[in-house]
Amino acid sequence: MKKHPLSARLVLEDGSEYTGFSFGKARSQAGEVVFTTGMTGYPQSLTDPSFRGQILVAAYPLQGNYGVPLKPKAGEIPLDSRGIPLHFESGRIQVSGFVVSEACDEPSHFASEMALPEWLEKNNVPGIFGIDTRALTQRIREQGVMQGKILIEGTREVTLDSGIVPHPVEDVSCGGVSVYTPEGIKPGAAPRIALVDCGAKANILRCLLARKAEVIRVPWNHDLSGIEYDGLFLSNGPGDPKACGKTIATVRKAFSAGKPIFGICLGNQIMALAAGADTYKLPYGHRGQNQPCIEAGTKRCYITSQNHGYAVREETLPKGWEPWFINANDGTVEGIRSKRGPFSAVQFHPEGCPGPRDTEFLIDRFMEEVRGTR
Ligand SMILES: NC(=O)CC[C@H](N)C(=O)O
Repeated sequence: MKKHPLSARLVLEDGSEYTGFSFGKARSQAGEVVFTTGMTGYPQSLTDPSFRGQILVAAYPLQGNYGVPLKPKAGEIPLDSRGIPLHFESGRIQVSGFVVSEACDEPSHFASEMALPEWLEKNNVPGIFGIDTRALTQRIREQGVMQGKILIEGTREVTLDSGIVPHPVEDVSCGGVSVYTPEGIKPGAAPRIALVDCGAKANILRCLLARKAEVIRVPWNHDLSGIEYDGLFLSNGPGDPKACGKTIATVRKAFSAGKPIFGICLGNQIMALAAGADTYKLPYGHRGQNQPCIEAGTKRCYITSQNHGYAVREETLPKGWEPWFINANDGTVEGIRSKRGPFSAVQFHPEGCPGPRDTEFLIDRFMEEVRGTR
């Protein structure tokens, strides 16, 4: 860490303050303060578009110890030949700020090209270290998530509400339609998956392409009537699902087309809203890589990767729908499925990144469904 870091404060909406030091960009910034319990995975978490507008607190004390893998062009997120980010979940750091106990600036890992503080600085993202993030996590668990601000000594003050992003999905969704064709498959031979991008993590694309699907990626508010597809995939994304009225209307229409639909996280909430159920904001959300979910009917428990602040209200699921997974910690709905059509979704992340990929088989299952109904 720099020899003489600037002092910094994290100020929360409830008036509480935590004092630490600046790392990354020395710039004051506000946002919704949320915590993750993940011990690793900061390159993927910080670039997850679902964190747009949020200041992320790492409950686990040490961050940055394995550096940042930015080959081949250090500083910028490398892309593969199709333009999909390598090692990261989008082309930029998405969080508004990063709150840690200790930020390692001498990483040790064969793939590390840059230290975490330098990466944040180059991307204009402020961090604060020296915070008791476990005490802070307990406070958020008691008070619920709050707006907060990182204030860095000697920089311009910001107000708490300056961190609110009016429509975060609009911010992170793709700008237009693009088609990704799997390697070694003749055009037209692969099943076509329309991916509604509300802020899709890159690993969703990688997972679909690895299963030899052709992916037509469309913006969150795109009208699907001009697109021929065999299966519809609803991505993750930031903010309140009720702000995605256009996507909800698209999905409602797609139910009557009868093609398989699968959703992840925001996609699960959007599917529920399209079915007529309700969603609500959880007091402090689920963020981390160790969330246990029990599958209805099997009693099998999976350890899942999660990052969400909203959930589907179980009792509002209409006739013909049922909860598919339940969170073993707090009993909230972690997935839904239709009894009448090939429509299902999960609140957790089967694509991991970061985290366990024990449930990646759900993407295989969806592709089997698509191939079976083609
Ligand atoms: N990862 C996600 O898709 C998050 C969904 C939604 N924005 C939530 O916080 O619940």
